[in-house]
Amino acid sequence: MRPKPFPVLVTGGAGYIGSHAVLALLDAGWDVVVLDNLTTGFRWAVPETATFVEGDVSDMELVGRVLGEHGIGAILHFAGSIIVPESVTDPLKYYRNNTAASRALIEAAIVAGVPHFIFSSTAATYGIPDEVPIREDMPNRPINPYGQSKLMTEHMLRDVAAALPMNFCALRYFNVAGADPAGRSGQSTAGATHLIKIAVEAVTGKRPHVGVFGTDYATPDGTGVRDYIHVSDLAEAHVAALEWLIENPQESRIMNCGYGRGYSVLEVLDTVDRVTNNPIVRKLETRRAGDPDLLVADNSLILKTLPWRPQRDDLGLIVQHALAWERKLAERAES
Ligand SMILES: NC(=O)c1ccc[n+]([C@@H]2O[C@H](COP(=O)([O-])OP(=O)(O)OC[C@H]3O[C@@H](n4cnc5c(N)ncnc54)[C@H](O)[C@@H]3O)[C@@H](O)[C@H]2O)c1
Ligand SMILES: O=c1ccn([C@@H]2O[C@H](COP(=O)(O)OP(=O)(O)O[C@H]3O[C@H](CO)[C@H](O)[C@H](O)[C@H]3O)[C@@H](O)[C@H]2O)c(=O)[nH]1
Repeated sequence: MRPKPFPVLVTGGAGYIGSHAVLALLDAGWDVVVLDNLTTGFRWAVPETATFVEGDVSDMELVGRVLGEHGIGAILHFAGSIIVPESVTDPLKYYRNNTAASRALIEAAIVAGVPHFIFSSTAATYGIPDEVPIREDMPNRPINPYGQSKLMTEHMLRDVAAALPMNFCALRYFNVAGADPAGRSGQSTAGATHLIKIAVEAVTGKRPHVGVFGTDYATPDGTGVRDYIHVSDLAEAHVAALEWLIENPQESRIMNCGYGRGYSVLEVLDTVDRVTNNPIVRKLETRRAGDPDLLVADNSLILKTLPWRPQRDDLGLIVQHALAWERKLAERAES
């Protein structure tokens, strides 16, 4: 393993995706400092080999101190609020914790002279696309404050990178699912809203059934279609993006992260049933507000830009790993 030029700061590293990124970075030999305020994350999700700082990304004094004391050379910014319906009812929370907090973090990074920044963006920046698969140059028309709050951060990064010595990658995640194949981390969030997490909770008996939100979408079986990406593949994409930013200091990129293939809600539930050989109870329900019919990534830009190649492009494997983690959580809750 080549020696790394500097330690990196991972904000939100005690959360679902951030904790997998921390594992991928440590596995690749990076020194990692995690900054997390533990609102939805867990202290135990941060490995002992990473440094943990409890605090808020909007606390510029704290962030400045952490960046300076550790000689941080890149920030991977996962911290944020992520619940779309909540962003509709409490938009200011999203503009505060996603947009304003990111602004503070970016300013602290500029003041400290941190040259590289990776941002967790989302397919929600596209809104309802005119066509799929979705390319990065297609229009951004977010239909909720969550997507808007993330798009505004992308715009700040674009403008900062044009004017100041920082380059960035904004990675637009499609639907993230699964868990670390070695069982070191997984999605632990209470009150999860994501389909695969809910389905595996139904398998372990935490929920009596899974609601199918709408059967009249313009998709082959009438249920919503999404592009599910394994969280460990996504984590590895961040490591590759970090190396690319260092090698290409004059360049920045906004890139989709998905496999380029969609599965309907019913196909996901069929896969869960196949993995367990024991059908979960499905309840056909009405549409959830604000859900697009079809979201599938065109991933050609990330495949062209980075040496990254997905290793776990298999819905059955994603479900298996999510389920293994869910069983671990269930055992932990019992003991
Ligand atoms: N989960 C998905 O499917 C998905 C899809 C697209 C984009 N994203 C983005 O990925 C990132 C991580 O999402 P996740 O699913 O891991 O969510 P998560 O809630 O598990 O993780 C977020 C982490 O950030 C921390 N945090 C929140 N606000 C903070 C603040 N102001 N200061 C410090 N720490 C703070 C939380 O405690 C938590 O550990 C988010 O930015 C989210 O918008 C997630
Ligand atoms: O209990 C459920 C939960 C979800 N769904 C359906 O399953 C699909 C996937 O829904 P998720 O809630 O798992 O994910 P979303 O596509 O709504 O959103 C996710 O991906 C987005 C980007 O595509 C954003 O980044 C967002 O943060 C993240 O939650 C949708 O058709 C939804 O209607 C159900 O039928 N039942």
